[in-house]
Amino acid sequence: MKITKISTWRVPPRWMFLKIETDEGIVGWGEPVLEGKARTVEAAVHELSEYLIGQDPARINDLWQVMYRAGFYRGGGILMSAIAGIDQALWDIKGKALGVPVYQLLGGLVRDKVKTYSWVGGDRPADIIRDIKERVAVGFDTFKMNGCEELAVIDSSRAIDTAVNKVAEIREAFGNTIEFGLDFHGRVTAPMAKVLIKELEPYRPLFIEEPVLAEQAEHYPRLAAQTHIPIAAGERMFSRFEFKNVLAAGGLAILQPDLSHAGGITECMKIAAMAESYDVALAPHCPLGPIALASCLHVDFVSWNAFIQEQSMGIHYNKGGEVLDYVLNKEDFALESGHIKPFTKPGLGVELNEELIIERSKNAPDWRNPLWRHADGSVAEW
Ligand SMILES: O=C(O)C(=O)C[C@@H](O)[C@H](O)CO
Ligand SMILES: [Mg+2]
Repeated sequence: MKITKISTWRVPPRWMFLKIETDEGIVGWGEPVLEGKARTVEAAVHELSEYLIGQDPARINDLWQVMYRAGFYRGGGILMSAIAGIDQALWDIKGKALGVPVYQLLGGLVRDKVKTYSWVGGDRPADIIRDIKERVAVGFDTFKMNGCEELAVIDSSRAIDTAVNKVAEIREAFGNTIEFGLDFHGRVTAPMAKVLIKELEPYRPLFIEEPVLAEQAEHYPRLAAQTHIPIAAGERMFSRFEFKNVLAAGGLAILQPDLSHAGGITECMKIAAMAESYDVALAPHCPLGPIALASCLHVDFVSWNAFIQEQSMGIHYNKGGEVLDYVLNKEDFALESGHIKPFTKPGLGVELNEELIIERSKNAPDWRNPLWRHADGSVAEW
């Protein structure tokens, strides 16, 4: 089999789909995207395509190594997102060629269903109680929300209380009938993370995500030493070579690699195994579309240490497009009490509405995250 064509379409709300065609008529789909940088990733995909056209798509490992190593410069969000989407499509082709779901090619199921969580509250945590009640009504019992709005390098006890009081309200309203992760979203500096985590301890969040920015990873062990709350991170780490450092340093209880940012299924399977060797849990990051989610789920279905999956149905980023808009086999993504069952179709298991993708790509927005500024005018981490 040979790769004959690689196409990309940027589509609402902020995603990109990739299609790899072959000379045997089998087609693979992937979702290479870095939120806010779709055009840059698209350029990277087509640079990589210069080599890929004419190659045998079955040789996923060699193609991955060529894409990663042969360009001299490597790693980072753009290149690893481009490789991720291509890798997803190559696994899709392999599964379709052999007539089995991708997880069968990865050693088969380690669980019968995957638990997911739902985002609530938006960029600035608001209406959280209402959002949680709505999603409890459809079977979710685990949620994630932003842990705070923007925080200054050193902020006031009032700012800390504002963040903590929202969490106190949730526990007041729901007790421990629900669990929730708090995403600090990189908005908190190391000194303020120490203060905020201390004040949150009594409310026992399921995890605290990105308590500091990935470039401040040396603080993870220090923060973990002061709290019993599991620390999670990974959406802004892009290869096993980054994850090895944080695993060796300790401090992270949960790794959250993004299947569309960290090199795809091939790379994230390695990251999952590394995490397990350190007794660290896996919870892949996925605020994106259906191919990204399906790729996460195939890794979750075969990774013993995978404990929960992010999915973006109803997420505040999905203005103009929802996870299943482009999916024909919507029923395969059915959530039963927040859980997803294994796909049965060959490949990634996502049947896409190509006509709609092409149509929607004609007016794809160039999504950008907002630019936040502190009261003094300085840039704030969003
Ligand atoms: O889902 C998460 O955990 C996030 O932190 C969302 C963030 O990754 C945005 O997608 C960036 O645009
Ligand atoms: Mg996050």
